[in-house]
Amino acid sequence: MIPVAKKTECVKVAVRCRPMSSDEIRDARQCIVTVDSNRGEMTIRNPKADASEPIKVFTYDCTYGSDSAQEQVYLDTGYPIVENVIEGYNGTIFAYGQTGTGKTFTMEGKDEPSELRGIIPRSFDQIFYTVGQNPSNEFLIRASFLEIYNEEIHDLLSKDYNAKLDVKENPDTGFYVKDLNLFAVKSVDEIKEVMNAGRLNRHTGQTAMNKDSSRSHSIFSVVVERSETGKDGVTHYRVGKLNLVDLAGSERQSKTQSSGERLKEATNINKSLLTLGNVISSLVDGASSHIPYRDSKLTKLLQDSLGGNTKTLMIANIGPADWNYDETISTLRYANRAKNIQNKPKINEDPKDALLREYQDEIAKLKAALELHGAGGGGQIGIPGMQMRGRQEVIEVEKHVYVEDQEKIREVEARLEREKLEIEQNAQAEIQRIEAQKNLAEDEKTRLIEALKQKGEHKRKAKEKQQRLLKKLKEMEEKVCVGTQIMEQAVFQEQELQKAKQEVEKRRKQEMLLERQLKEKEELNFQLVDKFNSLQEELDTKNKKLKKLWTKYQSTATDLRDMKQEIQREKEDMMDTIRVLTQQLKLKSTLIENFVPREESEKIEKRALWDEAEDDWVLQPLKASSKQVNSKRPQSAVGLKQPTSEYARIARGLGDANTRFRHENIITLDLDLPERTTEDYNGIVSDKLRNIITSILNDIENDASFVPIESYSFAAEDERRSSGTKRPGSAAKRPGTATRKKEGAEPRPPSSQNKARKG
Ligand SMILES: Nc1ncnc2c1ncn2[C@@H]1O[C@H](COP(=O)(O)OP(=O)(O)OP(=O)(O)O)[C@@H](O)[C@H]1O
Repeated sequence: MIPVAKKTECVKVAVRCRPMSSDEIRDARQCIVTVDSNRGEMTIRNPKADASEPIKVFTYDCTYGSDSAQEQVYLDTGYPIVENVIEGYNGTIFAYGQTGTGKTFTMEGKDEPSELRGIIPRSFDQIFYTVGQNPSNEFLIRASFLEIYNEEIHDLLSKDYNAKLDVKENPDTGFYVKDLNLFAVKSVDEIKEVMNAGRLNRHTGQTAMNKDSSRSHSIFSVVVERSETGKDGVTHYRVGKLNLVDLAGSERQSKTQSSGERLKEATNINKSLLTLGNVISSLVDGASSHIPYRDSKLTKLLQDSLGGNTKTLMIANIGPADWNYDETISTLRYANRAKNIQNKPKINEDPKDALLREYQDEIAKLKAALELHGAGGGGQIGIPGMQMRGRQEVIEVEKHVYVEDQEKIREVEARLEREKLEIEQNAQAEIQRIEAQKNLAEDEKTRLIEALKQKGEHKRKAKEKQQRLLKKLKEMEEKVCVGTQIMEQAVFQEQELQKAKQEVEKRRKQEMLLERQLKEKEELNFQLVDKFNSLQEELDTKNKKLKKLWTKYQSTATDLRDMKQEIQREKEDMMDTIRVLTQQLKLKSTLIENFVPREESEKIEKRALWDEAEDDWVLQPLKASSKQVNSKRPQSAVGLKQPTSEYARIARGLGDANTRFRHENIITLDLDLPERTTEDYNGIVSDKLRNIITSILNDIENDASFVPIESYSFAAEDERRSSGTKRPGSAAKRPGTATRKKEGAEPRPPSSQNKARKG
């Protein structure tokens, strides 16, 4: 029976101080942090305070100084969590701290030399080592890698890693990232490849504090599914999830000298870390029932790790130099608060959605299909040692035959290929034999050959189907790990060594605990002895106590002052953030006010609705108004362009030219033709042409439909030509055009035309 923990446990907190950087050494910075790893203490001195101010001491589960080894850090922090994850617990390790203090160094470390490898690669060794140690179990191990950059989630393992992923909520399992890739891995090398591929996609950039600063929060997750058959013969499944979180650095905008894109990143980083701080404070206060997980994507994804069903470890990274005092003390307080978060971890046993179970079912189905197909398709090709019985039995048999399965699959593959070839050769030989038979009629031969070909085709298809099933079976089995497959001697020895080291470490911790208990007992003894001493001694003791209380009072007073200063700094940072956001808002507002019509932006505002789940504004679909749907164009009056009243029609019939009786809004005006631009003809005109023109002009004069023109005589023209004066020429209007009316328009007296023009 697997034990299920029901009790609560606190988030474990480790603090690590990095060595002085080369810049800090060059600038002759003071070291203000001292570490006592045996006692789990961190001591910090305020470089600006006077000598009377007591130094501050913080106690954590583990503390590490500048000379701490990566291996030691892993044995204390990562090892127990990974052990629990393989047992079916959820586990989270997250690194928090000011930018440039060693979060990435602690989580990922350096590839070379191998002693510098961080928690993430060391956890891979441990996971696959444990798989190797349990040959009777089956495991399915999958990995994912994401980053939260500027409040957007990106899958670092996706081909399209620029795509933004959504956080969704499942009522049973909490928040999760939709469409995140999870890769099945079978060895340390494979999972390393996955990590390195994702690392290349991470957002990093240079700031004044760190030349290779992580500008995003990253979460590398490993899901370990494990199946084990109990003594009762029933297979049990356990699923543990390990989250390895490298947070972006907390930073003050003034110190990092960030601007532009860096400033925007910093604003988003600070916003999500502030929300993380608020979540921690709310969990620790216990006063408020509302925990603001929803305020950022980071806290949504860490919900289960903070106050949920997870074994969590926080590593707070700090720097030792005096110029970082404010940030260091802030991190130490942050870590101190996190110590009090209560989680309720429990083993995830037999979850409904265990993928390993689905894989095993699929494998069993494929084997059964192969068995069935092998019997029907000519020849026994099933996997030996496996028969179809109940589901549990099938899986049990699989476990025994698994290792040989891969070899047997290869054997069967080769056999299938051979048989396919034989079928083709036999069919060919048979065809030749039939063709050679002289006593058979030609059509009988054709019939026999056709039947033979069909039979051969049928057999070939059956073999191909078997090959396909085998291929799929091979693929499925390749995803499931069984211990003996990956047991490598070198890894084994290293892990054995680590186990021994961990034993030593455990003993060291026990010694520490005993030392603490001894100290407490000594204090108690001291108090007891005190009781029986003389009055003078009692006075001395009281004096001592008073002194202690006085020191405590002083320390509390400085704490209070520090906290006030810290709140003030946070306020200033928030003001900085508000300033940046206000600037962005102003820019957007200016753009909208000047380039988007007011009624359009109002319409969009009315349709906009805040979607809690999407964490974004959404536009509601447009509703068609009833007015729009029902409105109809009025029918035109028959024969007219628009309806006309009876009265107007009569008035117009009686010749009333008033514009209000017109059925269309077109004013009748004289044609305003362009002025003449051609040159007058000054050459000699023949008598014949002159006669023709004169007769046309006479015709026009006699036509009643034309208004009489001003007199035009060739005689006058001749006279003008002979005197050498120029005709008014281009300014003169062409005969007749001035009074020509628009075709179809009613004739009107000039006075009414003028009125219309004015109207
Ligand atoms: N314990 C340590 N021992 C030796 N070098 C360290 C240690 N911690 C950090 N460093 C060095 O300090 C530098 C900054 O470390 P790192 O990039 O890990 O910081 P970070 O906290 O992840 O920064 P950011 O938040 O900007 O990403 C690196 O060059 C790293 O090698």
